[in-house]
Amino acid sequence: MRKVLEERRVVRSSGMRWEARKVREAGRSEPLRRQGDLLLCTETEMEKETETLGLSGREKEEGRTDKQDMTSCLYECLREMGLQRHHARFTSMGVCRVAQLSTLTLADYPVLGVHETEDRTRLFHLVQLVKSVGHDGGDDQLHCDTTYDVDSVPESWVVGGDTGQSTESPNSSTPVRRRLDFSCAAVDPHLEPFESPSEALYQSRRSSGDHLSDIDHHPYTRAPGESSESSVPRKHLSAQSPRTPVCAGSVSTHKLFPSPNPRPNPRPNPNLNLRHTIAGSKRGNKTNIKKRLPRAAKPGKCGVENSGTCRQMTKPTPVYYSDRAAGYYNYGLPLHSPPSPNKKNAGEHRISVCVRKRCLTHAEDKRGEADVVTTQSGECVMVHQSKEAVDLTHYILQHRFYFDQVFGEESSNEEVYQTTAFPLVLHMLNGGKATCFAYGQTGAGKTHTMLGSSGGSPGLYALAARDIFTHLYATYTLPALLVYVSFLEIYCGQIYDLLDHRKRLFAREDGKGVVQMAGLREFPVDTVESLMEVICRGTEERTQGVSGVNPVSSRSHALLQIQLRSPEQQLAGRMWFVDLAGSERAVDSREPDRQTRIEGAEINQSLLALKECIRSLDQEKSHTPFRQSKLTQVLKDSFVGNSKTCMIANISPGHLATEHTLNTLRYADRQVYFLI
Ligand SMILES: Nc1ncnc2c1ncn2[C@@H]1O[C@H](COP(=O)(O)OP(=O)(O)OP(=O)(O)O)[C@@H](O)[C@H]1O
Repeated sequence: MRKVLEERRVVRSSGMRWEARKVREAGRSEPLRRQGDLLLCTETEMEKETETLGLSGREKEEGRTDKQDMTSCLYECLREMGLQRHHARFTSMGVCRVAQLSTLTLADYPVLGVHETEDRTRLFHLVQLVKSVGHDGGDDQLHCDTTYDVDSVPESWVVGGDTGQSTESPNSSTPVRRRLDFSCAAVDPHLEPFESPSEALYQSRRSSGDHLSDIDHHPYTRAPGESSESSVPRKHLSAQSPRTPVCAGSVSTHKLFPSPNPRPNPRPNPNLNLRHTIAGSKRGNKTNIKKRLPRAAKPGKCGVENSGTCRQMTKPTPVYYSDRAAGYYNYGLPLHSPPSPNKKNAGEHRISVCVRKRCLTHAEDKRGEADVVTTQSGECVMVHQSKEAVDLTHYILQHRFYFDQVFGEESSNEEVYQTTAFPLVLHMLNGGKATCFAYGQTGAGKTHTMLGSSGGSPGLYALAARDIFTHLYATYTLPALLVYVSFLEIYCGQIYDLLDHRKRLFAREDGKGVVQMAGLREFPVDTVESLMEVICRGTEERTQGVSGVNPVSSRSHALLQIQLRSPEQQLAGRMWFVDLAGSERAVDSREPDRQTRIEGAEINQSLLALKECIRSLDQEKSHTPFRQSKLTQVLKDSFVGNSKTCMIANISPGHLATEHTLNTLRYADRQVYFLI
């Protein structure tokens, strides 16, 4: 005879509703099993659970208390406090259980995306509440769905856990840190094709007992029973199914499942969290690949362990490839660009695009940020994006981009210079016109690239000046050619002379269509030191401000012009170095300050105009929309005719900047110029 326990809970996760009802069946000793919406368990198991939850007396009898309701579901707790919007972030950072809240310190709040004072206060109260009810740390069975999970040590607290041996107390103040294992990232799909990646994906997700997400139902994914021949071989997938996330491998994690027929798990599984091998402390080109051994299950933590039905399964975190066009809507245009009619050999590009990845800064390292960018073979950059499926399971989306040259964090300014700006300097010395841009998210390293660091690493300005003067001294007797420098800023659509107390300038076209800036101050320089002195003076005048993502952000485009002139003042070569304003997404412009928002809009508009012009030039279109912004208007002369351009896209490696990094790479992606 069945006695139905009245526990009835509603768990909401990402818009999904799950109903779970516990049934107690007296006198039976069967393992947990599912029957429709019901999760069946034995009386012994129910006893065990209620004990674990700290219930007693009548509470035990009824199997339902307010305390259980409060602590059994992270999402519900967060929702109670009005913090539910942070749920995804919490789970992605490994905080998946209510019990883990008690281990949080104030230092963890920013890592968990809780920045606003009100939210911080609420979270603080919640943490205190959880502590006060006595579920601090060890009680990992307090899951929102009360699924038994023997993998009881929260992964986020595993330090140096590559062997799975070393753990740190969850009560320590170590910030929450995810650990990524990009082992699959090192596998080149073109070299080691899977027989059937779709099958691997399907099987891995099936065996893990997860809900089939949208990925599983993708037309390119083989349905059960379908022949394996119908699966698209992986080596062809990226070309044939550009928008299909392709399984590229898996990140092995280990989990013990309580039942041979595990119920769908609506909560994010901490064991699926990305495991970071923090590359921030390493300075290697490629992310270290470390495998983690399975951790032993803790005895007595699993309610079904006694029943002898636990089985150990390898639960892989799926990894999918995303081709360039897969990450955004490309208006149905074909993925791969047709070969450019004027394609030249490498090094002869009129426009070259390079990417530079910087290392994690000290602050990012301290915050526990993980390096999610891998540079490969000098041409490929991969971004490993942590994603969450509709069923809240985690997977990694790998984005690959190819550029003329990719520089890793180990590359010095000198190396970057030799590949990017040096050919342009030679071009200028031969009488040509050249432009070198540094583009990227605010804080990604544009100024470091252009200006260098105070630590003795000269930037492109100084390195170019060195070569210019070396060449001039070696070739001519000065003053056969004179070097003039001017420095200006474009801020909110206005041009200011940084070498003349920010005097406002106006760019006007003369009768021949050449843009002239009346009143622009030009300083003659004859040594690297004098040039750098002028640049430093101008840099101090540059507009800086606080952006949504950077406290000291360049809010303007800085344009340094180096001109070679004959003694008769005839132009004999010109080069622009453009340190573009830090790009930021509109969503990051949280500041209520109107001026800041105008700045952000202006920056984005001019960057869009610049992209339009570069694309137009790359495709050698008859019309180039130079007049769309002041930036392109000023640079017009250096784009047309005998000109060369180099774009250096700077990216940050931190996982919190993934979206920005992807935006930067998409902006710089030459293929996109053809696509749009
Ligand atoms: N390649 C690098 N190696 C070491 N540190 C770097 C590198 N690139 C940038 N940094 C450091 O990162 C921080 C931000 O860099 P930087 O000021 O150049 O960013 P930015 O892109 O110019 O930002 P903004 O657009 O807001 O001016 C600085 O502290 C800088 O020293």
